[in-house]
Amino acid sequence: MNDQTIYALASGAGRCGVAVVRLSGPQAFSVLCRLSGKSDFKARYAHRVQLIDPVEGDPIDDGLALYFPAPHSFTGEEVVEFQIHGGRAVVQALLDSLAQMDGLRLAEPGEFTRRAFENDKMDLTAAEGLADLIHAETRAQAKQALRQMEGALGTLYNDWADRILHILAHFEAVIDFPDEDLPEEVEAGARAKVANLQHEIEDHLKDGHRGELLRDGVRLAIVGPPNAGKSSLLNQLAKREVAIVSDIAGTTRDIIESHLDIGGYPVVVSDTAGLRHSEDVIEMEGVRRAQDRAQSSDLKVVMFDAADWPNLDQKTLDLIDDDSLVVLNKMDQAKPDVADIGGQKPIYMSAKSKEGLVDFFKRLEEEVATRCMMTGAPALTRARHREALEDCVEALVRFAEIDLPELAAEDLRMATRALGRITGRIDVEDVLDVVFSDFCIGK
Ligand SMILES: Nc1nc2c(c(=O)[nH]1)N(C=O)[C@@H](CNc1ccc(C(=O)N[C@@H](CCC(=O)O)C(=O)O)cc1)CN2
Ligand SMILES: Nc1nc2c(ncn2[C@@H]2O[C@H](COP(=O)(O)OP(=O)(O)OP(=O)(O)O)[C@@H](O)[C@H]2O)c(=O)[nH]1
Ligand SMILES: [Mg+2]
Repeated sequence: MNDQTIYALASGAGRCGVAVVRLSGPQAFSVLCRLSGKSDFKARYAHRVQLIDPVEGDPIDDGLALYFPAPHSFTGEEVVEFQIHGGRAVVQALLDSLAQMDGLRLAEPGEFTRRAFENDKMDLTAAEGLADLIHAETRAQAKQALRQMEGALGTLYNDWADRILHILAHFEAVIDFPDEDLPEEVEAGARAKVANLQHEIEDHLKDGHRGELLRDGVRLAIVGPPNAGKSSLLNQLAKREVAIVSDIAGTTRDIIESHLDIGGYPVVVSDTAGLRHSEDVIEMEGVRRAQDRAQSSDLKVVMFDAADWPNLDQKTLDLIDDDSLVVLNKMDQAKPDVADIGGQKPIYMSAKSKEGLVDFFKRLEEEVATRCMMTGAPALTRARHREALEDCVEALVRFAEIDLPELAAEDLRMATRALGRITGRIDVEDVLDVVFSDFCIGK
């Protein structure tokens, strides 16, 4: 157990109604007694306390305090929480008093959660779920994160690891007792179980990156020739004037990003420079970036001015694929009857008169939802998990190709170790810093 006591403002920075300052470590309780002048605290109850700086004798605040004795706390250590008035000076006074005390120090980002992990209060996937919950910006993101924090992924991966360990036990027996003739069908059964497991993991990996898309946001690019109305659409989506709109072709040059909540799903939309050849090197750089962004996006709105039909820009037509919504804009001025553009049925709209916009939003929401829909099974949420699961599958594939029990057993051990890396059971020192570094202070 850690001998240092850490503290931090657990609520957000800046003036607020009530702020929470949290301490964790062996001295937490004695600090509570010193600041409040009391020592009779009932575990996990809110107590009204007059907090006084023990050195200066200055009053800090009339607040509430909670004491969580180890090991029944968030971190598993002695934990004390102060709920105080959220004025900057009040919070600062308490933090200053704490800073004065020997053996106390400010917590590093994620340190409370790291201690919870080290004291077996949660596994790594739960800690990551907690971090995601704090960063979640949409409802669906928050739900996925909460589910992960509550152990949905950890349970899945631990069960897989346990199943491999059981099969491994069989091979260890073969190795340890080579003279015993273990029945053939036992080995065949064990191998069938591994094959099943391998398929389950492969199915979990083949999820179209649903969980990752929901966690990181679906990347949407708006592309098309100059003046098609791309920036006008961005402004409609963002419900504010994010981008400059003008009737001068080549208005947008850099990529303009905006974060949207579309039906509870996170979308990062990029407005891009109109695709055309230009003598202007800066505009050409913008066009290059636009094309890059189109390539790296999960979804595209490929937009044309309806009046340009049937002479549509070839550069833009070339970008149309299965991840594209093809839009004929400015339907208030022209509405040609077109069944198919690049294999897609066009959507008519006007980013100016707003005609057709509701239907377009509906289509967009459907496309976003199918890409990151939460189904019954919990989805993979991070590249870190994906890599480890791929290592696990690799080991299981090698296992299937090998007869020698010693080598087969080693492959099974590698497979469990790969799963253990995800949950933090084994072999994790190097991943800990990565996992905990994107927390905020006080968590
Ligand atoms: N004031 C406050 N609100 C908070 C937290 C907190 O730490 N403090 N949380 C922090 O993120 C979340 C709640 N999560 C918590 C998780 C575990 C324990 C805890 O004391 N666990 C003990 C006892 C379990 C029990 O009896 O229910 C344990 O695990 O042993 C507390 C809060 C959100 N709200
Ligand atoms: N009539 C009509 N005009 C529109 C519509 N959408 C956009 N416009 C106008 O078309 C012009 C170009 O719009 P923008 O949104 O700047 O076009 P863009 O595609 O971003 O153009 P670039 O940034 O140059 O690539 C502006 O004058 C808009 O007001 C529409 O649906 N109907
Ligand atoms: Mg523009």
